Parts: sequence; structure tokens; C-alpha cells
Amino acid sequence: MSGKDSGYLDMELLRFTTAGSVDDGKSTLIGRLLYDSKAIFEDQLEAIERASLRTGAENVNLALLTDGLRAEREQGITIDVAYRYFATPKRKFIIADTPGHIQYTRNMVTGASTANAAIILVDARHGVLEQTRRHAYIASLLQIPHIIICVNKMDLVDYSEEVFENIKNDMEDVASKLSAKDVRYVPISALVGDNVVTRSDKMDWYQGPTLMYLLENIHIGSDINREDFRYPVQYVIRPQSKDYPDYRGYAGRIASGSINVGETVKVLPSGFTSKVKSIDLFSESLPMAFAPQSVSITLEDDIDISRGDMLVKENNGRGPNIGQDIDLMLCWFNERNLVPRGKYLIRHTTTEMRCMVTDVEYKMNINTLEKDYDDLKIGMNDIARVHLRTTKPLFYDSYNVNRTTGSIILIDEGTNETVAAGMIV
Ligand SMILES: Nc1nc2c(ncn2[C@@H]2O[C@H](COP(=O)(O)OP(=O)(O)OP(=O)(O)O)[C@@H](O)[C@H]2O)c(=O)[nH]1
Repeated sequence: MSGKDSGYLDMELLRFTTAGSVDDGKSTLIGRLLYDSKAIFEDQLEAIERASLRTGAENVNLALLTDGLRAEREQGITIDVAYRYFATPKRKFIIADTPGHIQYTRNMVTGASTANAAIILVDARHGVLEQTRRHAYIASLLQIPHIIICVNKMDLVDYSEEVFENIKNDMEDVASKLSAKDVRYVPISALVGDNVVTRSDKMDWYQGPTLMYLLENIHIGSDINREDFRYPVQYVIRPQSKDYPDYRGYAGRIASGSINVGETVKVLPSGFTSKVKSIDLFSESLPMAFAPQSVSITLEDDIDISRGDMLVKENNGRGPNIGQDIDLMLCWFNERNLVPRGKYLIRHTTTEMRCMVTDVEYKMNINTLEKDYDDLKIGMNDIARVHLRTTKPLFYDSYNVNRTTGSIILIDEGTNETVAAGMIV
């Protein structure tokens, strides 16, 4: 879209996720961001003000806003991550809002895998908890570029600089052991509104930016790998329709890189090569396409290609790894422990196959952030380095060069539950 009307659509988009323990104030914070940036609708606002008055609250209860929206979405179905959209004149935002109950690892992994920033809330009265460390660790594992530690409920600790500094020191200790690049600290009160959107006049000792200023101004680097073309085939469009008797296309979403008409591609696993005849998007033909577009590609030669195959560029520097033995960091989020040498279903891009967890190398001790080689029992919320063997070759990259082709999930075939997410090392 172009022209004057496209201003909103062209605005930069920041995706962020919020994490914290139960009652750290996530709902209140999101409500405060929406309320103070005037991003909520008038009718919702009046309803909240009325409801808050009824309960005799002094401040508008902003958690009612988020919780209300959450409840709406949760009717009938269990949704773990609710996505919320809002905009300021500077940027558009998508918040992946994940409830802080016990399955927090799973929620955070689901909500955060595409995030540019993670807000981790710490209750000023409680300081850094095991869960805070785990959230920070997961954020760094997922390579979320920016981490913002909000020390919340500063109003309950007399806006004390010392409390804030102590928490900041504890967290800096944690951050130094992680590969987190950009970690910021903001003392806030979500309830009162200090340093969320407007600057607090009760914390003169804090000279840094407000949370909203950070969200509006941090640099959004693209997560998408623009170099290596990876096209996992999702569907084969067969030449059978009356209108397009000759059309044989391969539909899918470009996971990374770009492709031009006329370029030579190689099909994995067969290894056959051909030239791109056309790239189609609905009824339009494109000269080129790039990640994360969903398109349909036709080739000049008739090659046997099926779902789960991958098109890559013939001369594109690094090709994907092809193999059945995979090393990964696994976040486990099921009540039932990982079964050593157990068989699971692995899902990777558009393929699914069986695999066996052949080895657990170590488990992360979240309190010390050290590797534990002795206790290798992997249960709910554990993070471990494991080794898998798949029944067929996988075409993969490491997570740090390609988030899409570098991540997998494991499914328990018996219960059909997603039991873990993994980042390929
Ligand atoms: N005094 C004070 N109370 C706060 C602040 N932020 C949140 N609260 C209160 O803390 C309680 C929990 O806040 P919520 O926003 O519901 O917490 P949450 O993290 O969203 O909880 P879950 O969504 O259930 O995980 C509520 O009673 C809030 O009013 C704050 O900055 N100061």
C-alpha cells in the first residue's frame, strides 16, 4: 500500500512480551500503558472507571481492563497468550500477554519467540526471584534483543533509590552470565503511573527514560535472516483445476532470504535443481519475494516435490545443515517428565516426524546459572541441553542464524500435547 493513507500501516512495529510472577502487576502495567497513551476506547474506559468506583478503589483499577479482555478471550477455550495491539503517534505495538501461572515457561516461549523486547517485572518488595532469573534466561535463549527490567510497586517501598539499586545490582549479576546484549532498568509504579508513560516526580534520583520512551525508541533490528533463502514447502498445488490446467505450484512461507524469478533453486532432500518460473501471490505475479511473505512458486522443470521438502538457493553461500542428529536447548513445559530415550513427535517448519531424545547433557541450574551434569531429570519449566535423533533427515540451521529453521517443538504422541520447545545449537 502506498500514498497518504498508509501512514498507520507503514509505522514501525514493536513486538514485546511481558513476564513476571503472579501479581507482579503485568495486567496493571499493560492497562496503564494503554490508558496513559490514550490507546483504549472511550467506552472501555468508562466501564473501567465505573467498575473501579464500585469497588471503592482510589486509583482506576487498570487490571480490570487487561483481565476483562483476557476473560473475553478465554471464554470456552484456553488461550495461553493473548495478543493486544495499540499505537502511539510514533509506533505500533503488539503485546504478547502471558498469564503468570505455573506454565510460565511455555507461555513465555510461545509469546516471546518473535518479540523485539521483553519486559520483565520485578516486585520492588520481593526483589529478584527464581522466576525472574528464569524469565531473563529464556529471553536470552530466545535472543530477544532488548530486555527491560521494570521494578514495579515503587510506591510501596517509599520510592527508595536503595531498593531499586539493590535489585538492579542483583539483576546485573544475572545478566552478566547471559548473552543478553541490551538490558535496561526502570523504576515504576504501574498502579500510580510513575515512569510508565509520564515521568515520576517522586524519583528525582532516576534520570533515565520512562518505559514508554524506551518502547518508542529502542532500535528494532530485524529478526529475519535476509541472506539465506529457505522455503519449506507447505502445499503442492496440483495441475487439476479447470481454470489452470497447467499450474503446478509450491505454496509456503519464505522462512528467510529472498528469491527472484529466473534464479536456480535446489530441492531438498532430492538435490534436483531447477529455475524459478514464477512467483505468485493470489492472482498477481511477482518478480521477487522475500521473508516472511507467503507465496506460491512454480519451477521450469517437473520435479517430484512434496510437503516438508525445502527449496534453497543453489549458490547462496551457506546451505542448511542436513542431518538426523540434532543438539538443542530444550525448554520443557509438561507435568510429565521427559522420558530418557523416549519417542516424541518433532515438528520443524512444515515437517513432522518421530524422534528419540538420545541424551541429556546437562540441565541449567537457574539459581546459579550453572550447568548441572548430575541431576538430569527434566520436568516442568526445566531448561536442558539435549541430543535428538530423528527418523528422517532434517534441513535445519542453528537458532542464532535463523529463528524459523532453527526451532522445533516436541509433541507427546499419546496425549497430543506440546511438551517442549527447542532452539537448535
Ligand atoms: N501499590 C501498587 N500495587 C500495584 C502496582 N501494580 C500492581 N499492583 C497491584 O498488584 C496486584 C496484582 O496486579 P495485577 O496487575 O493483577 O498482576 P498480574 O501480574 O497481572 O497478575 P496475573 O495476571 O494474575 O499474573 C493488584 O492488586 C494491583 O492493583 C503498583 O505499582 N503499586
